[in-house]
This record gives sequence, structure tokens and C-alpha cells, in this order.
Amino acid sequence: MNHSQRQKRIRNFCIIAHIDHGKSTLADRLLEKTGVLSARELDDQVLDTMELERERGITIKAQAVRMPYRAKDGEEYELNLIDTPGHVDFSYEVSRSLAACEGAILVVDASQGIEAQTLANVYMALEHDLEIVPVINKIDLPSARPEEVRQEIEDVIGLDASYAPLVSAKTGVGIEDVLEAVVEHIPPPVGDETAPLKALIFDSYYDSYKGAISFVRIMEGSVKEGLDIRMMSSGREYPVTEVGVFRPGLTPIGTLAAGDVGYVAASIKNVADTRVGDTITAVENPAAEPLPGYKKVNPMVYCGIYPADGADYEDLRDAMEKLQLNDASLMYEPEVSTALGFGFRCGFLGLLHMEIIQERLEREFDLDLVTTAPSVVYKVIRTNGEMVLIDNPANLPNPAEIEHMEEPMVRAEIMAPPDSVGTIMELCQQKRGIYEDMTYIETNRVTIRYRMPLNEIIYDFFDSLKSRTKGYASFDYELIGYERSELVKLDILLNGEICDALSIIVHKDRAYPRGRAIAEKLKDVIPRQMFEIPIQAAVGGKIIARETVKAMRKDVLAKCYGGDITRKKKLLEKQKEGKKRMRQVGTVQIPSEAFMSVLKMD
Ligand SMILES: Nc1nc2c(ncn2[C@@H]2O[C@H](COP(=O)(O)OP(=O)(O)OP(=O)(O)O)[C@@H](O)[C@H]2O)c(=O)[nH]1
Repeated sequence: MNHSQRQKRIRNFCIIAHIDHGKSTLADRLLEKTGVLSARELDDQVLDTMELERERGITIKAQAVRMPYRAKDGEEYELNLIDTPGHVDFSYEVSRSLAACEGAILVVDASQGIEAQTLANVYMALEHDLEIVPVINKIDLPSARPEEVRQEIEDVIGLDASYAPLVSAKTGVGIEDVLEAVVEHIPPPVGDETAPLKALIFDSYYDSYKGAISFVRIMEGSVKEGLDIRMMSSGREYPVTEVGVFRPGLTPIGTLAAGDVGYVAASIKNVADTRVGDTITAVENPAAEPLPGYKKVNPMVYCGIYPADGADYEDLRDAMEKLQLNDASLMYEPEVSTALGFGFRCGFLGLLHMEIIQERLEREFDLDLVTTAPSVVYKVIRTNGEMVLIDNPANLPNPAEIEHMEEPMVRAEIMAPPDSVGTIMELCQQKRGIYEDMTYIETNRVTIRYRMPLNEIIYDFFDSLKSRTKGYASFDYELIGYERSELVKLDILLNGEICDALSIIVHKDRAYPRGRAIAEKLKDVIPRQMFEIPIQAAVGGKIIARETVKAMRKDVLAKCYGGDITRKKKLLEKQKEGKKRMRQVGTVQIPSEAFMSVLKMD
């Protein structure tokens, strides 16, 4: 079979869905149906991969697996399923994965219908001109309303859903219909295998034996073992050591040609040299232009990460280094805080990314951490006209040197049942949201759009939204740029000293309530000590709130009457335990979890 005949039987697609609508379960079923994994292996193995994926904390964001499929027309097809990360933090990776495909399966839960992320994903897929195959999942649920959802897909998204397979990824019903729909509705790739090589990197990860491995879609030309390749963004060159496909598991196949999806290994030391979105070409006869759409993603959210015990600093640094090997979007640099000592300022794609990294540091590297309040990146325009980017409140210039400040804004899209509109609007208003519009989807769902400062949604917006709507609301956002804003630095003083790790940048109208709330919360979490501790919130040196932690009344040992020595020991032991999780800040001891917990409040 020549290449163009083969190309006609390739289908490159991904699965898009709102979280929990069954994307992973459906993907497993497709693997099972095409014999890539047996049902038994699925139980063991995919659970393992999922575990691994959890281990790696969504850093292996997108993988591609090749499935052979003999369709009802008697032909053998090569289906490449490209997995996309399901979270807005990784939207750039998602966009590159979509660019590697000709089509997408859109999974919609038959009982939930369309939700915020469903729409966001669909728009992104349409922007990449993908053919969308709707699939209605979870038809086994008693609350399933497949025909209504079919209508909803037609009315809200405007897709032809008349042929949408009705499936249960759980029981396995309708899976073959999904494969047939993919073959029938998604077009095969095009691309000239004799043209200069252009391969799009849509994901990469670090393998300790093979180095950084790039997952690619070959757009033009071909790549094989031994070829000298060049990364077009950096100009760096490497000889290819292996090319292959994921089946699952890396399987060498010798050559990948236009239309193919697979991986390329070239003894590359660092994932930072296999940037998602970059174009790989050949050193000899290179492509004139890279593929469009490459961009270096920048962190959106920053926070300080410190070891709870200063002695663990080196361990934390080693752990950071290891994580970064596999995650080119994690940024970190050493930082010193007067309150917390030596640690790192870290940049993340978003809050989920931040939480994943924190969790991995604690779980995989067994570290106890103190994290400071997350901050977005502010633009500060100095009185001398100079613009500086500030991601750490401690670095904010003196107010006298600031002409004005700008903060990042997002467009938030919330989808919810109509009866929760009131409470959602109240929340958005509280978070300085500016109402844009509202549209009803059928009679049971409404989409509300707000323009909001990113700094208001990074702490607890989503949690508040969920609790106010009993979990029914879904939420999505995109960054829309910077706007001028009246921002101030809110400092917290403990026993008269500023605790830099608790400083935050807030809107001036929110400084007072926020300062009060933080002081009140700190009063609850800071245990009594031998002396009275004033807790103050201040803006520009002016105290705006004050609480006091009263002094301890009695020595704990006083209860022991000096008699029972074992009891005394136990008590001291217990105190030591408690102390381990405390940070000495100036003269005051603060429990390490206090730093984050005070910032989470409605
Ligand atoms: N009843 C029923 N449950 C299903 C079906 N498909 C998936 N589920 C369940 O729905 C939940 C979410 O499924 P996942 O496959 O993890 O969903 P996902 O979209 O990949 O979710 P994320 O990975 O969190 O984005 C799981 O508890 C599944 O067992 C189905 O057809 N019927």
C-alpha cells in the first residue's frame, strides 16, 4: 500500500468533554474494543496508567495511542486517539493537541446535558476546524434523557446530532457505533510525505532512559531513526534515536510520515527543549516556515513555597528540579522571606497546576510545606513611566513611586440552573465582577458571563460557586488582558512586625473587609503563647483592623504537680509534635497551614 492509500485510512481525533462526563471511561472502552488492551488488562493496566497519570499529576497531559480498527466497510483503519487535558490551566496544550487532529468526539452526559466546559471545548475545536462527532454517554443512568440532550446539542451548539451514538461507557453499549462514526465523519489527514519535514509537538515528557520524548503529528514530510532534526524555536539540533507509536507503551516503528501521530526520541536532556507547539524539521532540506501557533506559555499564578522545617530546603530544591524535568511550564527561583526563610517563588499555569505541584511535593517527595498566598502578575507603572511586572506583594514599589497599577482580567462563563442566578450574581458582584450578559439554554440552564479580575477568582471562587449552587454550576474562564485598577498592599503585623508571607495585593475597596477577616481568622488559628499577640492589618502603614491573641494563662506543666514523670514526658512530647508544624515568625509561632487557610474565605 503506498503512502497516500495508507493516509486515507488514518483518523486522528481527540475526545472533548466537560469534567466527569466520561471521557476517560470512553477512551478505555475504545482501547478495549480495538483490542489494544484486553478487558482484563484494562482493569490492571489502565488503572495503572491512571495511577501513573495521577502520580505525574496531569503532567503527562496528552498522550496519543494508535488503535487498529476493521470497520464495517471491511477496511482496516488506523485510529489515533490523542488525549487532551481537561482543564483550563492547560488550554494551550489542549489547543496544540486539537491542532494535531482532524476531528473530535464530543462526549455529553445524558443526564447532565451541556455544561460550561463542553461549550468552551467545542468552540476551541471549531476554531481548529475539527469535525465534531457528538456522543451521548451514560444512557444507563435512570436520570438519562438522551433525546432531550440530543436536541440540546443541536439547539445550543448547532451540530447535527441526529446520528450521535447513544452509549454507556460503563456497560459498553454503543462503543462500536462510536468507532464507526469516527471512521465515517472524521476526514483523513492530508500532507505531502515528500515535502520538507514539519512535525508539530503536542506533548512531551521525560523518560529516564530515552530522554525527553516528543509526541508529534507529522504535518509534512517524514522522520526516521538517524535523521538529524532541528527544533525550529531554538535552532537546537539532535540525531533521532527512535521513532514509534504509543500502543500503549512506546513501540518503535522506524518511520513516521505525513498524517501520522507518534513519538520522537533524540537523547534530549530536558523537556524544556521539546516545547509544546514547536515545529520539528530536518537539518538537511528544512522547512522554510514553522507551523503556526507556537507560543511560550507564561505562568499566570505565583506563590512562595517554603519547607515547613528550614532544614529541608535542599530536599525541596532537589524535588523542584526533578518536577521541572517533566514539566516545562513549572517555573521556580530561590526567594528569601523574612518570615519564612529560604524557599522558592514558583509560577504556575493556574490554580489547579499549583495544587498539583504542591501535592506532588508533599506526597512524592514527602515534604512538609508552607505556601504563601497565590498572586497574579500585576503591571505597575512607575511615576518615571517605567513598567514593572510584580508577582510578589513583597516586591511592590513604594506607593509614592507608583503612578498606577493594572491587573489581569478574565471573562468568566458560568452555567447553572436558572434558580441559582441570584446567588451567582451576588457572588460575582462581591468578587468585583462586571456583568456582561446572560442567555438561557432551553428552560433548565442559563449561561452568565462576567468580566472579572483574575485575582478575585484564584482563591476560592469556584468553591464558593459550587457551595452556593449545591454543585450544579460549572465554570470556565479565559484571560482577556489587563485593566487599570486601584490596588493596594495589605500587610499583616504580628506582635508589631510585618509578616511578609501574609501580605497580599487587593483592591482598595476590599482591603478593609479582607484585613478584618484575615485578622479574625488568624486569631483563631494562632495558639495562645506566653505573651499577648496583637494581630493587625495595615494598608500603607495605616492600621485598619486589630485582633488579639490573649496570653496563655497557665503553664501546661503546672497541672502535673511535678509528680507524675511519664505524664509530664507525654505532655512535652505532645507539645513538640505541635511545634513541628509551627513556624517561628519573629517572636510568634504560627501553624504552617495558617498561611493558606486565612486566605480561603468567602
Ligand atoms: N453510569 C455511568 N457512569 C459512567 C459512564 N461513563 C463514565 N461514568 C462514570 O462517570 C465518572 C466520570 O468518568 P470519567 O471517565 O472519569 O470522566 P472524565 O470525563 O474522564 O472525567 P475527568 O477525567 O475528571 O475529566 C466515573 O465515575 C465513571 O465511572 C456511563 O456510561 N454510565
